[in-house]
Amino acid sequence: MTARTSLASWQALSDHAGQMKQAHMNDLFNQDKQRFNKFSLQLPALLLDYSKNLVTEHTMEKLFALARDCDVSGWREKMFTGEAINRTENRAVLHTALRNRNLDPLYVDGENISAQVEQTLGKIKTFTEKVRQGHWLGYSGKRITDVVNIGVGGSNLGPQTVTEALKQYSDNSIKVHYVSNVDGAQIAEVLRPLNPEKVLFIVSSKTFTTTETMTNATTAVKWLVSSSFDERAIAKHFVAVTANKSNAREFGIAQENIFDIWDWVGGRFSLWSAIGLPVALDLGFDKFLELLEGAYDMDNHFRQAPLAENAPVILALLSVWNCTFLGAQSQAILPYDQSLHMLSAYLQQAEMESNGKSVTWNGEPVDYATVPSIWGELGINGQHAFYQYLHQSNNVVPADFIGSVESVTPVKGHHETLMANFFAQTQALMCGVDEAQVRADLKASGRQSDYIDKVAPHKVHKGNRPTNTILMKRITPKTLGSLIALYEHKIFVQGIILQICSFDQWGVELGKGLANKIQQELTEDGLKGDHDSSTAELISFYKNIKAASS
Ligand SMILES: O=P(O)(O)OC[C@H]1O[C@](O)(CO)[C@@H](O)[C@@H]1O
Repeated sequence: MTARTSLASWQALSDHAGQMKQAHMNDLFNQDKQRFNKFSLQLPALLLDYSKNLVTEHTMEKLFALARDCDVSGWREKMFTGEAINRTENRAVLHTALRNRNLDPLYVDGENISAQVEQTLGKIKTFTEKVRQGHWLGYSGKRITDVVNIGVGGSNLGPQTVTEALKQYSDNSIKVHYVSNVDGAQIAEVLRPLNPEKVLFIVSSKTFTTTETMTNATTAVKWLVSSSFDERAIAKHFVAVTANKSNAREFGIAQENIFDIWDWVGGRFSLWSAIGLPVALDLGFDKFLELLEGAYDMDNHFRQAPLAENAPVILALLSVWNCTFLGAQSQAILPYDQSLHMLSAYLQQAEMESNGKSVTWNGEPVDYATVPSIWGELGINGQHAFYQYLHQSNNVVPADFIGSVESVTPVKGHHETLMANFFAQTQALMCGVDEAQVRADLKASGRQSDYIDKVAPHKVHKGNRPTNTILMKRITPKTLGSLIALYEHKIFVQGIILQICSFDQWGVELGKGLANKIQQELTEDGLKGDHDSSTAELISFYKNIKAASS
């Protein structure tokens, strides 16, 4: 038994889960008219309604007891104050310092990192203004019209998600494009319509060693030089965001065009650093700052609110309840706002790369289910694709519904249709409809009894499917910053409860190492690695076809 499962609060929750599996939320709502008031929170940026979960006040008390037993508040303080809570890499975890707008000094290894952050923000501001005002000129003296961000994972998903979400706030003075895939089709398509004289590339890579990013960056250099016929153009068209300055310099990027990030910023939490440069270029520095301010507001809420009124803590505990104790295996993210169409992809990395692990931070195997798989899609599109499964399959998928009261792009009549569906779906998932009601409805609509007997079982919805509702007034840089930070802190608390080191990602290394070796085999004749028969045959099939067609 691991330390967590031997806690009295854990065992109490296990017993309680057995009882709650027999309960139905319809009954809980009927028994308590105050349920919404008891199980919702209103913050400046958003409303969180978690009443449509299979919980009672007892459940929440037991979950808060677990949070106390796991010392969530103590760990939270360790994170904010820069202790090396990334244990396997012996690093502090300080993405919160990137948006700490009170600018208090914070020391890591004797360095005041608040000062470093401010300095880099100042550099982002100056650079952004220079480019946006047309003072940064390309090799032929023309102003920059397009920015191409080259990066993958955390060096892509954060800024691209925000760029997409805040499109309506852009003055379009600069067009921002993203290249993440090493499939050449993507960079070829992005570059095709662009004029090399007017393009600025950002090579975003904390390590500056990621093969996919380096391959794309090298292709971008060749594309530029095939037009400039002079490698000195690189200095005018490439900037880097990295913690590995020497690699960036070696690549040809001028020292003054390198933006710092630090090892205390995890890739998937790096949006708030210079990794957010494309956002600042697109929207202007002030709006980038508003994004940071929104995240800072959520940081303050997370740090100061008691556990029982703390939105990230509550979301994390509900996830642990739904998955670890009630057995759900996946979790859907369902935004009802077109601007959030990349949110589920972003949260997939944030949560699954952080907590998709099966040993505790002491290296012992965990003997309980950890985090769910995260997936999702814009709500309306999902309704016409996979909601059938959400409503009637045997697998319960807890879902987060995320929407806004006002559309940033209002088109008469649309938003009400959108939000009517939003509210209807969480109601339907919770209430369901039983067979007696189905039969009564069919009878009332004039159906014959043989038809009713045949169809009724297919129309039953058991309901009792948990959802959280997150409702913003509208998407702004500030509310978006708060929303993303809400999930970051939720992920942190989940990791603490589940005893997982949320800030490393060893699980991506094995495949990376093998790919490097296989790449050599694919390009060198006669080179054969030591593989299982399936992999060996697949490689040889690939090479044979390639050889025959060349
Ligand atoms: O910024 P880098 O070093 O290129 O890494 C990109 C991504 O690769 C990973 O290391 C693994 O996929 C992510 O954690 C990271 O966000």
